[in-house]
Amino acid sequence: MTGLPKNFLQRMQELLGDEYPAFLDTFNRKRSYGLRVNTLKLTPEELKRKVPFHLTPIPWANEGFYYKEEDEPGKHYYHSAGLYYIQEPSAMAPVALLGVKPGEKILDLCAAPGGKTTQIGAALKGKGLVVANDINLKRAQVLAMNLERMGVTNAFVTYESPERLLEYFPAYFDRILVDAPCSGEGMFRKMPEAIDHWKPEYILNCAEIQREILDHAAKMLKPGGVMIYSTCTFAPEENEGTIQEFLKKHPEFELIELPHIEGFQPGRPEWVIDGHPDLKKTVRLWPHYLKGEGHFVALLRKMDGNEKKINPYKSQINSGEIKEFYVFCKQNLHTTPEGHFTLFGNHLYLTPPEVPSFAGLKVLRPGWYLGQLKKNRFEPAHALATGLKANDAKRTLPLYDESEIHAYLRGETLQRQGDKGWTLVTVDGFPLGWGKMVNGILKNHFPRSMRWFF
Ligand SMILES: C[S@@+](CC[C@H](N)C(=O)[O-])C[C@H]1O[C@@H](n2cnc3c(N)ncnc32)[C@H](O)[C@@H]1O
Repeated sequence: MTGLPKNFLQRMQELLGDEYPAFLDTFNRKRSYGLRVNTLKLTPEELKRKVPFHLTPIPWANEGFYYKEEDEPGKHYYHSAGLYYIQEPSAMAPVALLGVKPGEKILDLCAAPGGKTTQIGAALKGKGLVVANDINLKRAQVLAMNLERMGVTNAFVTYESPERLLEYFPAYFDRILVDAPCSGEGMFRKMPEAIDHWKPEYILNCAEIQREILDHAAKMLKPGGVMIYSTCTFAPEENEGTIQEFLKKHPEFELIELPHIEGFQPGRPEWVIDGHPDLKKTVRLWPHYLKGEGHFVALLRKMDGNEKKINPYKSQINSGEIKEFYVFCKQNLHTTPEGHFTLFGNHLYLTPPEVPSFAGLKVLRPGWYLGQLKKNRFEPAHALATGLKANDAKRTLPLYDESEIHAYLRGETLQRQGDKGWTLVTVDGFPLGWGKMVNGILKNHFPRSMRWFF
């Protein structure tokens, strides 16, 4: 691989010494590819039986598999059905180490495009709440789309600064993930364009932003709660350095030793000034020790602090206002989603009960997007389709023929006889999206933004 910055290589040589040739050699080797099974839909064993891919387990993620480049899982219709998420193998480590349990309240503070949020969503098994935030609206939109593809129904998506989020969620979360913006050195092999953005000054800028983000995150964690800090860079200033500064400022936190999983290497206290020996409890993922790109992970526990009173969110919506939704459910579903409804204009959402009052917050998705109230009718959202089970719908159209599945994913109408009305299109029992049957034709409602062009 060419074009690696000289000062980057020089610094890595100084830091790594004898290990440097092995590290450097990884840039001449092919990277590994990973996918993570969406356990909201099926088990890893079930996926393995279904797909023709060459899957081998990733040691640190129970639902993660390496695949071969030629498998191209992104071009399989199971990808559109949300059966898996294509994720760089090392990037699966932070959530695997976070220890999410169903029913908990989790914050993913720097969440877009959502690889880790969808992993959290699967671990929550539909119970509890994940607040998925990204400061960048455009990126948060991609995050929302990925959550919808994977059928995560208990996410609350915001595009706020950590400082503003703190006003709404003080000492609130059981677990927090800070997958921080960083100089991205660990991604040089996967995304060579990261090389062009890299400058030595970038490292210190990133470190400053990371410290600010962590300060606010710390205050959003409950006493007794845990927080993962992760980056995809090698720079000590953004890894051990950021954690060292954080611990100095926050004596209420301690580092928890991470498990010594195959290939994981301990953090390097000696790479920062007066590095505390506890920094060895953090983990570095190196491409010359394991099959994955460069990452850093630290697990922190908040030992004490005060609980804060939160104003619960109260839905202001009465059933009369959303009667078209109830009519839709009666006509088309065997189930009626119930709970705290939220209307943004005419867009209807089901807000997880754990969400506090959020007036004034920049919210993109206040929960599960159900659909739009139109004049005298309700139009279901794609997210409603992916969050349902096939047998929740009164009318389904199972597709078996690959060319027909592809035609549906390209947005084409299908010739079909069947009862008039909203129909859940499925493949192998998994919802793909909506169609509307009218006079022998299934009108295609698969979202334009997700359509196939091949
Ligand atoms: C490393 S990426 C996150 C990747 C993501 N966790 C995943 O697994 O798909 C870092 C993200 O942090 C966002 N970001 C940058 N500054 C931020 C801030 N101050 N607060 C919240 N998010 C921020 C960026 O927009 C970027 O999407």
